[in-house]
Amino acid sequence: MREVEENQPPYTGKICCIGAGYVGGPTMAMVALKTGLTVTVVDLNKQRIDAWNSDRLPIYEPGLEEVVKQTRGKNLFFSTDVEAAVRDAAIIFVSVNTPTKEYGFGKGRAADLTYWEGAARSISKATVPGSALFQGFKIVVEKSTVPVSTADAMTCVLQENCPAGVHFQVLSNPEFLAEGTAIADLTQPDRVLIGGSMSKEGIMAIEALASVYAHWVPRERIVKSNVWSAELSKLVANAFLAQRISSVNALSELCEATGADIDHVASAIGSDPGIGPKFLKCGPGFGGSCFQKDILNLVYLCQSAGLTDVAEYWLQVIRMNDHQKRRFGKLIVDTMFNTINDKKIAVLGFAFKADTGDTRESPAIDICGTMLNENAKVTVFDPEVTEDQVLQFRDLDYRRIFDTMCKPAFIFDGRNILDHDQLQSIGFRIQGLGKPKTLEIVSGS
Ligand SMILES: NC(=O)c1ccc[n+]([C@@H]2O[C@H](COP(=O)([O-])OP(=O)(O)OC[C@H]3O[C@@H](n4cnc5c(N)ncnc54)[C@H](O)[C@@H]3O)[C@@H](O)[C@H]2O)c1
Ligand SMILES: O=c1ccn([C@@H]2O[C@H](COP(=O)(O)OP(=O)(O)O[C@H]3O[C@H](CO)[C@@H](O)[C@H](O)[C@H]3O)[C@@H](O)[C@H]2O)c(=O)[nH]1
Repeated sequence: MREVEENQPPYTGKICCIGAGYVGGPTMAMVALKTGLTVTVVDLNKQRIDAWNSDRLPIYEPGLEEVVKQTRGKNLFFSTDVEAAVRDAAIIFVSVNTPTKEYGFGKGRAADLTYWEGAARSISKATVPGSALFQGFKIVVEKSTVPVSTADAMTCVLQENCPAGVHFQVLSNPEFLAEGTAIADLTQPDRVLIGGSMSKEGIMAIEALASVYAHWVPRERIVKSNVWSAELSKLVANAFLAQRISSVNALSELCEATGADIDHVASAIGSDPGIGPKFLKCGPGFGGSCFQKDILNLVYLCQSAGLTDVAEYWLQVIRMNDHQKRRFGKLIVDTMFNTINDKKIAVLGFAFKADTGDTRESPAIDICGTMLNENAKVTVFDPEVTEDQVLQFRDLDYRRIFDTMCKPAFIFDGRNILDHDQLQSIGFRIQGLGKPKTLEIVSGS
């Protein structure tokens, strides 16, 4: 590897990315900005491509608009012409969606690889004699989160459908950005993981991709491994993060039962360097398009390998998350005297987390569902997409809100972000998660 590392010139050709979503769009905008290479992002969804080419981008991410404005039309292009972009690029990222399968074998657990295979077949179709190559082969980069050994399957589809003499190297380069902080995460990634074959060609491909990232990522943060380790690491990273949230959420219920305060407990344990402070914020359950899907994928992999106990262990992370979403809904009903029938309830925030307009798997969906089932009148507000609309719920005029509300006036702070003492002094009954119960405070005072 060292020899190739030292002697191979950096990659200077064009780059294509299939899939212009939450990952493909921001990631490629950053590659274009930092490398100056020509990058084309393609998608079958014309509406999405039109939006990328407009003043109103299809996704909201702080800082994204600035990066796109600096590069679009210069060396960053968005197009529906998949074939042309694939033909002209020797490095092709695949960043299509890999949702949980909703039919057949593995229904509800396995990853649905329909879109991924569609992308592989588009690449084969567009790879005609004369297509751009690097050192005699095309490099296909798995950006999507996929089950272990998907790269092998992709190599098979590509190799068996291409003109004789054309070769492919498939790399796994999972993306670790989080929504809402994508631009910051891409600017200074904790690590860039590249997995590939350990053959000479595989190592050359790994080095070519590493040379793209090396334009702005320190070399020591570019981590290389075999392809299966890279694929598995992505699933495991998400499973670990989600496991911490389920652990803290489980303890929030114990705090409510014992009078302890979950924020104090999280802060105390997070000071231990072996634990660390991140991903210890209790809440109404984790949401987003990744955590649940990727853990289910991991569970399915374990089950397929006959590892029932290992599968059960990870499944519990999701069970606890479902429990937290359910119990927050029940807490609301119980606290408001066991009925919310016909009561007007305002929900502040509907996206799965702050600074994003993405509502995929948002816990707000389940919680609003519970309230609607109980016949409450639910009004939802979310600042969503544009930056100038982003409002901090902390700074609302709560005194004015209190004056207009029917009494007793309740607030359920699923994120523990409000100043509970101040709101109580206004007269609110406020219930956070992992905090002493409001009704107990009232009866005890
Ligand atoms: N969203 C995140 O924060 C995040 C972070 C890390 C990894 N991931 C992973 O990255 C992948 C993409 O996630 P996303 O959130 O960007 O998905 P997304 O749904 O926002 O975007 C995927 C895009 O791919 C397009 N597409 C599907 N099949 C295609 C084909 N054959 N040809 C051309 N375009 C095609 C779709 O039209 C869609 O616009 C997933 O595997 C996901 O697990 C997501
Ligand atoms: O302490 C915490 C941290 C997060 N959350 C919730 O967990 C969910 C996921 O949050 P976050 O991880 O910040 O956002 P994602 O965009 O889903 O990012 C995750 O999923 C991505 C897709 O795979 C990975 O790339 C990222 O590393 C991983 O953090 C959200 O509902 C958060 O509110 C908590 O409840 N408590």
